[in-house]
Amino acid sequence: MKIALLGYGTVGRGVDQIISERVSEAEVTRILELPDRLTDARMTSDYDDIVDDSSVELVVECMGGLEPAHAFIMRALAAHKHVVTSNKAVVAAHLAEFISAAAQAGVSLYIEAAVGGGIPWIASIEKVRRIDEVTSFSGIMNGTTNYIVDAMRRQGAEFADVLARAQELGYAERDPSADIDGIDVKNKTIISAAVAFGVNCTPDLPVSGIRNLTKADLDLFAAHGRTVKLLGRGVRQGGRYAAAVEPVAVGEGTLEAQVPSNFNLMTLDATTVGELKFYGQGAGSLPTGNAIVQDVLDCASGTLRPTYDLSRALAYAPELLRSDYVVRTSAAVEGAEPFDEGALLVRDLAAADARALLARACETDHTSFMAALAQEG
Ligand SMILES: NC(=O)C1=CN([C@@H]2O[C@H](COP(=O)(O)OP(=O)(O)OC[C@H]3O[C@@H](n4cnc5c(N)ncnc54)[C@H](OP(=O)(O)O)[C@@H]3O)[C@@H](O)[C@H]2O)C=CC1
Ligand SMILES: N[C@@H](CC=O)C(=O)O
Repeated sequence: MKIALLGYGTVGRGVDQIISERVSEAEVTRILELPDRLTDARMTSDYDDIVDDSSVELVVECMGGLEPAHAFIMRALAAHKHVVTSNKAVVAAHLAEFISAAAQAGVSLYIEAAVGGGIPWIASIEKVRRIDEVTSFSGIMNGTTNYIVDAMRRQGAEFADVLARAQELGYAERDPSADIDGIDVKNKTIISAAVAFGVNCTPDLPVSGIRNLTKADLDLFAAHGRTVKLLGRGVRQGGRYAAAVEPVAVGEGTLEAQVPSNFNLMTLDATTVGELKFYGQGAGSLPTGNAIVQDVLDCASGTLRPTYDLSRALAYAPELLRSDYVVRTSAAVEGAEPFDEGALLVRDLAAADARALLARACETDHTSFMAALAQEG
């Protein structure tokens, strides 16, 4: 199968390397690159050269961003080319539109690499759903923030220094605020909820990140036998669902607390299989390249065609996700009780209400930080 790569950065190079070194079923024959970097005979800066090339059966989009990625994917599908993408921002924003365009053109869309880097998460959810209903999912879905928290906790490193290292290693997004403010996890949570619950997931999730997390916060939680992880979560009950992204203070004894470096750990619960956990590198050139090449091979062999049916009319019910929260702030917080030096406890809040509470606290103290307390046991 002849394929074209759109974008030759961290992920695109990983895909090219894996295919050239390990895969005989596919060949990268075209690469979309910017005009000042046409260093390889396969490269062009004119997308028409790719979309009009009838020998190209599959387009791998790994440029990132919303436009022109969205337009290029739609054109590839309309030209009856299969599409594989690692771009969670464009998938979260346009999944329903892509699914419909792919069905109309009789081709397939593959999005494994958009969530969890090298971890086969999306394909596993699809497989689970052949038999079960997925009732909830939760996970460390961002390699950059896990890398940052892990280094701050284990090596006493400073936030800004570790973020710079995560950028050098190719884990971070072009604008790393997408990582540290939870936007990247929001996109991955929207995609996971869509595939797991069969719903066109709302973009209006409560989202908070780890921008204000300090070493002192980690020490405070460590004194209570916990550490902080940025989690994406989703739950479905009957005809309702909810999803949220927030820092969660997990028990030191949990698997989540032990996840090192750029690794991710995602968990789902389903009707007959029960709890399943998926662990691996959530970011980086070769792990993400691997997930893309797996999609390419599934497409080339014709064995695995994703269905991604988002037709369920579930109601978004944010009150389904409730926790106790710890807030470190100098602002006054209504209904709070003392937790520890400089930190307050607010009991039984819906995630959306907790996000609003944090926004109010930040108006007085812009360094405020809040984490949900994971239930013990
Ligand atoms: N890095 C990772 O670990 C992972 C990344 N992803 C996702 O994969 C996608 C790619 O990420 P990554 O490889 O890290 O990003 P990079 O920035 O390293 O690579 C993207 C490349 O595409 C180029 N590009 C952008 N627009 C165009 C265009 N119009 N025509 C040609 N080339 C273009 C960029 O050039 P320039 O830089 O000069 O603009 C850059 O070289 C993103 O959506 C990201 O979220 C998903 C999982 C993991
Ligand atoms: N920036 C992302 C890249 C992979 O999706 C991350 O750190 O997880």
